[in-house]
Amino acid sequence: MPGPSPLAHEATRARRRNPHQQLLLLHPNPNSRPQAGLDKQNSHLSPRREVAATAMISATATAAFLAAAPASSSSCTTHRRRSRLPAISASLATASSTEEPLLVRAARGEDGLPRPPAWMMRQAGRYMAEYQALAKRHPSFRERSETTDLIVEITLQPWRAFAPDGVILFSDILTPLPAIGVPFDISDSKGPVIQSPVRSEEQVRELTPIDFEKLRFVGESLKILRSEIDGQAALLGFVGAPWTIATYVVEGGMTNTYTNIKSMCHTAPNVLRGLLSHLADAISEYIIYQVNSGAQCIQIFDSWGGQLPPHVWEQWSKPYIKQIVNKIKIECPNVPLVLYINGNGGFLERMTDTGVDVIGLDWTVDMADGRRRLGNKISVQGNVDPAFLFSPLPVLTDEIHSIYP
Ligand SMILES: Cc1c2[nH]c(c1CCC(=O)O)Cc1[nH]c(c(CCC(=O)O)c1C)Cc1[nH]c(c(CCC(=O)O)c1C)Cc1[nH]c(c(C)c1CCC(=O)O)C2
Repeated sequence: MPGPSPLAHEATRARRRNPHQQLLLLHPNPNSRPQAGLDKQNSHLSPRREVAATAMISATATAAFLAAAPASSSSCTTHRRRSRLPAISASLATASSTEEPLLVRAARGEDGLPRPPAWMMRQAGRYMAEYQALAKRHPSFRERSETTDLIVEITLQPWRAFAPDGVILFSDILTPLPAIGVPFDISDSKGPVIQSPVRSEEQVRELTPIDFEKLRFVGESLKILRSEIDGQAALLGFVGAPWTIATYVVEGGMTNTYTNIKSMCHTAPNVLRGLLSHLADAISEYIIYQVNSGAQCIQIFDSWGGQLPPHVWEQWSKPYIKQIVNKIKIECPNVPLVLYINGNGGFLERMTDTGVDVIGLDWTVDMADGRRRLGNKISVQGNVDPAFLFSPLPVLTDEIHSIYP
């Protein structure tokens, strides 16, 4: 069981490799920027949000645990089906009610929004004193992320403290693995550990269809959260992309080199294809399950897609992301999908025809360059360097305004 200091050690280690506690600003299509003439402050980020962004470093707001209540979730099957629409379209704007959260509307590329919505990646967790106190009482990350009451409480902590426009489920991209027959653990020193890495045809054959009985805490938490948030923000679900999940499943945990999985592309391509297809099917079902439980927007993390040369990503990651997106656009056409790759500067143009609604930019890409390269038919999200959260508030404010001039 991880104790607080090993957890902090792991956190530091993970952050060093993967500094993703990032302020994210979901920017609607430039055509839907706030109209000129709006107060400059309000037109970009409300003062409250600027405070929130900085206050996260030392936030100590208290979170009360919330009781379960029935949720009004929108299920995939009850959505009106329609083909994929371009980011800006009259019919889409009409279909999208003003009662829907700002973030969902921005993600769909809706026109005429009052300001860009703001949320933070890795929004819940270690930087919050109240999370640390809870982690002392429940030192296992698996327990914290697989117990409905704890998931709900942790998810709501940053929302209560900062009122971001998005509330992301406290979970992990590896959480669904046991539900497809891949047990895992989170070790203090080694991060995620998969005891029996999947590298053979036989092991791929033994994978099971996703069993939602083993993921009931996810569905229950989303239902409660949707009800608690009550339309005041967007409830975000997330999944790992098949390639990124496969890096853990094949390597057995964290890696700096990706040696086993990268060599499998050439030494055992059929085994890897089988694994990625199985993951793509399971992840598609998992997204639908999250949406049916109340998630209003889904982020797909292909965090380690950027470890591949772009043309190899085209072969080993993108087709499986496309398979997921195609399925979701049929089953849940109203739910916007966000795609994020860590270090995606070399990938932007290649990401657009995955069919997602929003591309997440990290801080290594200039926002204006990113927009130019992506064109106007897709929304962008990003990209304040999390290091600014340790700067004085005016510096952070200036940085935000320089990204959203
Ligand atoms: C350390 C780690 C875990 N799981 C993973 C790691 C990184 C290992 C590596 O570098 O290879 C794998 C992982 N988990 C997640 C991603 C995608 C996001 C990213 O690129 O950072 C990745 C790559 C989603 C997530 N994983 C987590 C979130 C947080 C949800 C939120 O934003 O509130 C997300 C989106 C939470 C998580 N998940 C885990 C911990 C310890 C925590 C944090 C809890 C804490 O803060 O103490 C286990």
